[in-house]
Amino acid sequence: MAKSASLQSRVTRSHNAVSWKDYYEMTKPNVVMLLLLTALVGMCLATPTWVDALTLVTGLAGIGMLSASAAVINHVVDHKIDSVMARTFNRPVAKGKVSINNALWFAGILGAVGFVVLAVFVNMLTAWLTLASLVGYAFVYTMYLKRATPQNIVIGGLAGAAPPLLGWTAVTGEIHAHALLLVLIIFTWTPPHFWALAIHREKDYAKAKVPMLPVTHGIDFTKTSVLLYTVLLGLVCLLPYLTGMSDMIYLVGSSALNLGFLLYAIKLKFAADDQTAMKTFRFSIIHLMVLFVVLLLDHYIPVSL
Ligand code: HEM
Ligand SMILES: CC(C)=CCC/C(C)=C/CC/C(C)=C/COP(=O)(O)OP(=O)(O)O
Repeated sequence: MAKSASLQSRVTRSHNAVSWKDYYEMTKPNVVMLLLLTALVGMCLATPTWVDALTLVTGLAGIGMLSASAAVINHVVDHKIDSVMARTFNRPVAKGKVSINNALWFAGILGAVGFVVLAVFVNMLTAWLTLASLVGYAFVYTMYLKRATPQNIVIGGLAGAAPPLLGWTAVTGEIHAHALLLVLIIFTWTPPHFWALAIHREKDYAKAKVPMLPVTHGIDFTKTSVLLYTVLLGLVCLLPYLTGMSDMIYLVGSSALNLGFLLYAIKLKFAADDQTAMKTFRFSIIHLMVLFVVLLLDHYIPVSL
């Protein structure tokens, strides 16, 4: 009896034991990787020459650490909401595997080191703008907007859209209209990216009482919003070509990607099955990733008509 109780307690302990993987998970590594790709493209497009290696490495490290810190704070602030939703109940803070205190220490260290790296090796403009993005996501969006309005992700999306600008300022020390165009692309991409997922997870959000668009305005209205934002995204994505910032490789690549996104959005609105919303969400990630790779190819391979 005693033996089985001790075995049981060992099993429970090993089940609850915290590991580095929990800390890694709290940083939302896949999201941060894509954010860093967009920051890298911002760096490369800022200069006709190669980006200085020290700026590249320390810039990406600093932006990555502050983004990761913002993600960890999001896990802390949202731990009650997360514990109610099927998609997130297993997260380290929601599950109680990582204490709020330890998560805050982790976020604080990541944030402080990231800020100092940017301030010392990059420039103060980039350090402050990146810190502002952290505040925008971790505090303005997560603490306030997420709980306050179905436009939460539209406004909050500005923080996640900032990295190309952060990459640009890391290299030049200045805010340039071309960098703001890249921000505008991600800003317009965010609503169809997120609302496609929110349609699939509407019941989760309703259960957690989070006023996401499908909960407050219904799934049909959200599908229309996805479609309209996808059309808007197609138009916004023409701007880099029309302003002379990018050339033919970009025009062809981005048009193909936006056509793909539009087809998903049309199917979602008019002929959806159970899987369409999640497929649209997954496509949105591929779309943004390939779009930024295409911007990079276009920058380094001169092809004009
Ligand atoms: C306010 C803005 C945004 C919201 C509300 C949002 C929402 C979400 C949500 C809820 C997920 C979770 C899916 C899951 O756990 O299965 C997700 C996944 C993801 N998001 Fe976003 N997102 C936003 C902005 C961004 C931005 C700016 C990027 C990158 C540039 C991005 C990249 C990704 C990636 C790569 C994933 C997949 C993560 C994985 O598979 O682990 N998101 N997004
Ligand atoms: C410094 C800087 C660039 C900061 C931006 C950081 C960042 C991680 C932005 C990504 C946005 C995102 C994943 C939102 C989802 O949050 P959610 O709470 O709605 O989703 P969840 O339910 O999956 O947590």
